[in-house]
Amino acid sequence: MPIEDRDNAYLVTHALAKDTLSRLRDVETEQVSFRKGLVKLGRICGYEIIDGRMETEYVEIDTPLEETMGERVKGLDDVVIINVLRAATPFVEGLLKAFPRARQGVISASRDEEAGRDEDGSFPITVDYVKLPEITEDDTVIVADPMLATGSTMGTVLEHVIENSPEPEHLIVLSAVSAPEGLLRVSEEVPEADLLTVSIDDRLDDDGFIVPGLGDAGDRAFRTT
Ligand SMILES: O=P(O)(O)OC[C@H]1O[C@H](OP(=O)(O)OP(=O)(O)O)[C@H](O)[C@@H]1O
Ligand SMILES: O=c1cc[nH]c(=O)[nH]1
Ligand SMILES: [Mg+2]
Repeated sequence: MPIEDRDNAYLVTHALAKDTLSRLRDVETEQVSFRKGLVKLGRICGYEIIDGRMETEYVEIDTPLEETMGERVKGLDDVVIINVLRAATPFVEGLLKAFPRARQGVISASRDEEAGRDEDGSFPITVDYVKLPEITEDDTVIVADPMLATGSTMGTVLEHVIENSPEPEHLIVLSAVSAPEGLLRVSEEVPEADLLTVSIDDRLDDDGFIVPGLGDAGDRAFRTT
């Protein structure tokens, strides 16, 4: 479903996505359930991407009984999934259930929270590791990070993705929870990307956390503080 005023931002509206996110938000959801919930949400979002953005084609099939026509999804071999360490790891595990043959990239990018936010509301981002597969014009590239808060991390990650590759067929930024500020920042900085999210929350607090949000996704999934 397109989001008002943003022609490149869309909501994942599957009821199971909303159900799963509600469980993730609950402060009583402990580490194992939280991690499994992120895996489940990644899988559902993957199916939604296939349903909404990928074409199918008719192919001849021999069943054990006779010849018939069947429908196959096109482009499943031309998918690249980029894991933004660290909170995206379980989310990507779920996405891989929908796209088992995806080529994968990893970018370690994190907010320097001690430095605080700049005047424009962004955080300085530290990038420690970048390993991306070759990206081609035929690819559907999904950059996954469950949390899109100020958009500083995603903006930096997308610079790395775009830097050395041709424009792919689809460039999708996938998040579970987004703040309006982050969506706005990324949609302005990278208008060629489609932003897909399960929820747009109310606001950011002074520390740059999404409210109501779900807290620190990385800490909850990895049981760190
Ligand atoms: O939109 P932003 O304001 O940049 O915030 C979002 C980022 O913050 C979190 O990562 P964090 O830096 O906490 O690293 P972690 O995943 O290792 O916990 C989250 O996983 C996003 O990557
Ligand atoms: O609310 C937020 C913001 C950034 N990162 C998180 O994990 N949660
Ligand atoms: Mg974190």
